[in-house]
Amino acid sequence: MSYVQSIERAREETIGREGVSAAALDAMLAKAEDALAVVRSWHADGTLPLLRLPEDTAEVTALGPVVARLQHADDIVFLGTGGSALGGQTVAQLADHAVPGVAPFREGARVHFMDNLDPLTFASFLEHLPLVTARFVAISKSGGTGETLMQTIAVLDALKRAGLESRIPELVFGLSEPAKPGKKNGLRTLLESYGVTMLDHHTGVGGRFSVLTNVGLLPAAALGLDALAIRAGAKEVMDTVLSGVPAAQVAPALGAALALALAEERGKTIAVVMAYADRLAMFTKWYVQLWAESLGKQGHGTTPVGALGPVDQHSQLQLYLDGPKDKFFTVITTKVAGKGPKLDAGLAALAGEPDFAGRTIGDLVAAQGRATADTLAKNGLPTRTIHVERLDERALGALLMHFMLETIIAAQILGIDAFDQPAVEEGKILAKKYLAESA
Ligand SMILES: O=P(O)(O)OC[C@H]1O[C@](O)(CO)[C@@H](O)[C@@H]1O
Repeated sequence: MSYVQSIERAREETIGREGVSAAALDAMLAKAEDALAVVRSWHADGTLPLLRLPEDTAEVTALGPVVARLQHADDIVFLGTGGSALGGQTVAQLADHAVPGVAPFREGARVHFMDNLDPLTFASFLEHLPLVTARFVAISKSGGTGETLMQTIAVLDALKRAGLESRIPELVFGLSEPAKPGKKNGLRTLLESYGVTMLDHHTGVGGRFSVLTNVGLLPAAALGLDALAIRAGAKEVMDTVLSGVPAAQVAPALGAALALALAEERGKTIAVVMAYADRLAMFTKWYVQLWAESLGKQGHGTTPVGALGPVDQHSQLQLYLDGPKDKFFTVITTKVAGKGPKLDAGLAALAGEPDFAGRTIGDLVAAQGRATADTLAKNGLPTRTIHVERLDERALGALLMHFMLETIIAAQILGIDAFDQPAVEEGKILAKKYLAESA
């Protein structure tokens, strides 16, 4: 496996009474066993296409021609929000996208994910962007999300005003569900009227579960990543699910059982995922949407929080260690010991840190990740660790699949639908009403 999960520091026997008791975990694992059986049946009968994606390579290869057209650009602009943006951004970070200090020096096209809607940002962006050498990909499963539609309309308008209307089919791509009789899809209708190439969003895969489809893998491939390796990593996790071993040996089932047992037995209603790698910062944001939108229903759900190490030690750790004991921690580390600049002995001595001499920055980060997990546990706070030896496409694919399965299994145990988000609609409808009224 590309990662190793340990829940030892979340157990009562190890950390004391804030940890999960063996009885509570076993009881939840029995429920996870039933949930796993359902997941296996969904794989067998194809009810949940997400579970079959890791086996499929043809769909990834088919992205080739679009990727080739994107890679000629100076700027690649992804329009879309929520599940139509977070997966792409997560994988893009492996190729240094949005990595502090490094991103501006990336080779190849500049990549922009315009996922939030801010009028000042978008106006300034369109003003500065060299339109003729840019390529745009508008992504929306439903094709009806206001933010994405507004951005797309603004881009088409900017292209027309720049005298590029005839080149719109060359410069713009769309990705949305196929047209369905009787179902409105504004994005598709709009873009098809300009002859834009439309890719199909997988109809059986929801937005926040779409990172392994073209939604996540098109950006991955456009940034030169190995999209097939992402799926291969996901397959590793699916293979353990399908192997028939008990839930306690299936990492996502164990993770789901642990999270729910800690919530039920110990009131751990906040789930903090703290990753010690810049290239997992977006991963924590992707996880937040996945866990929040999938499980926050009918009074259920725990509140997901993303944190980044070591930087957030200097903002959040005080609360985590000494605040309310309402949290379950997941600390994700990667093998960084020995990596990065090696520190000069003389300079280290001058700084009053002789122990830094000859050590690398990676040595310190590795020690910090370990120390945080140990300190949380020593303070009696339930902590799961996930260690990744090598953070590459395969490992990221495995982590993505792990957390999607963990979420699906948790929803199944709770008896809720992981794949809808009915409560979000209310505000969307009201916002459209207010917009119409303000005209
Ligand atoms: O891909 P779409 O349909 O534009 O939706 C974007 C996001 O909006 C939501 O529907 C919630 O508002 C998310 O579930 C989804 O990921």
